[in-house]
Amino acid sequence: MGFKMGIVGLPNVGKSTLFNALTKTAAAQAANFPFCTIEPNVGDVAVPDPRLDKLAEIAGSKQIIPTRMTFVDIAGLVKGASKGEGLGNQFLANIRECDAIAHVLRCFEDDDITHVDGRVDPVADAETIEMELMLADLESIERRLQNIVRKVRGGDKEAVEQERLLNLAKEAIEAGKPARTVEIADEDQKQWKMLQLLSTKPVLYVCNVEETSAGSGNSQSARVAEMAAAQGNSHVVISARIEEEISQLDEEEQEMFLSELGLTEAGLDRLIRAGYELLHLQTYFTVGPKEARAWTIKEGTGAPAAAGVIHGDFERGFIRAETIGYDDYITYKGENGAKEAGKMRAEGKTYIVKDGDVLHFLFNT
Ligand SMILES: Nc1ncnc2c1ncn2[C@@H]1O[C@H](COP(=O)(O)OP(=O)(O)OP(=O)(O)O)[C@@H](O)[C@H]1O
Ligand SMILES: [Mg+2]
Repeated sequence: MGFKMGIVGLPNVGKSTLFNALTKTAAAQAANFPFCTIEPNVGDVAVPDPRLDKLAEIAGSKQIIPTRMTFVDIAGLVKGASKGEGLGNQFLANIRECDAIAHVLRCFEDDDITHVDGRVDPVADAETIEMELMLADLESIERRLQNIVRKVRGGDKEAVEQERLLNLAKEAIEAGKPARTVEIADEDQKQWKMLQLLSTKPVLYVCNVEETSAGSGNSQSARVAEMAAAQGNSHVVISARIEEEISQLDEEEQEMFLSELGLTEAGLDRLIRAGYELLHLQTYFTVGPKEARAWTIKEGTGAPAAAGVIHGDFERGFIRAETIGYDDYITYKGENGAKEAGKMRAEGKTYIVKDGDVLHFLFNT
């Protein structure tokens, strides 16, 4: 299914540096030069999960295969993008294809690195970007309302419903609030998502601080934290430049480097996990002597659909899922132990998979 986070922000704030670090490649050009990224760069990133290593150790799995998430390095957005300024519309289209937004905010002071507005103010920057997304939405809402006028008049049920939702988004935006603040009833969620409005995408603020503030953050990131909390959004503090350096070290060196900085974990791991939470994703595992593997599903996914992530046949021919909860697997030291303790359950089609479940699917084709 592939979940995608778009890395969004003003030009020259450190998006490509972060993307490079994330994908551990130097594929995306990072340079002190606004608009150095023109094509979006897409990279797959392993989702760090210490549980997977523990499972593999117990089962003696030869291979460990983490689940993955996609990041897209999107070119810098400027004021007026919604009117086609900068590389306007193209960026907006790139954002539209993403499931969520990692909004990079410049929180570092460095006179050698140009800020498009000539000052460091992450809260104002966040507003600038959000405003562009909202203006782009407003334009697309107006256009769509026009397109369905006739159908609405003719009493077309779907069009009437769409008009209602579009108007809800419009009202919020005109009141200066992003469309994600609108409360939508469960039964309308699907249609609402299909509107693909940019300001409905869940957002995570990434405070890009100077190297010396990587551990504790700085006064600018503190302002962002306050703003994020007031909005009900989350934030992470990261020094993209440090992360890029760390990503080039081997594992042992990484640990040393992190502890010197007073960090227990690479900022990227925190970022990836925050993204995972933002998207309401969870993990189940398949574990055997050959491999221990993590799979991503949305919270609330039923067993057959979860099986379908591995292969469509698993879903179509689903019979049942032999299920061991993660804690049971650890406590009883693996499948046999869990089985003997009566902790292996046979779950059917209506079972909703839980985070950390160790599953074995039975199916016929
Ligand atoms: N935490 C940081 N501290 C200091 N300098 C940084 C930090 N993060 C990034 N930089 C520097 O900022 C400059 C711009 O970075 P980068 O190219 O990643 O920006 P960008 O947001 O991708 O820009 P564009 O929108 O033009 O693609 C680079 O010189 C990079 O080394
Ligand atoms: Mg870039």
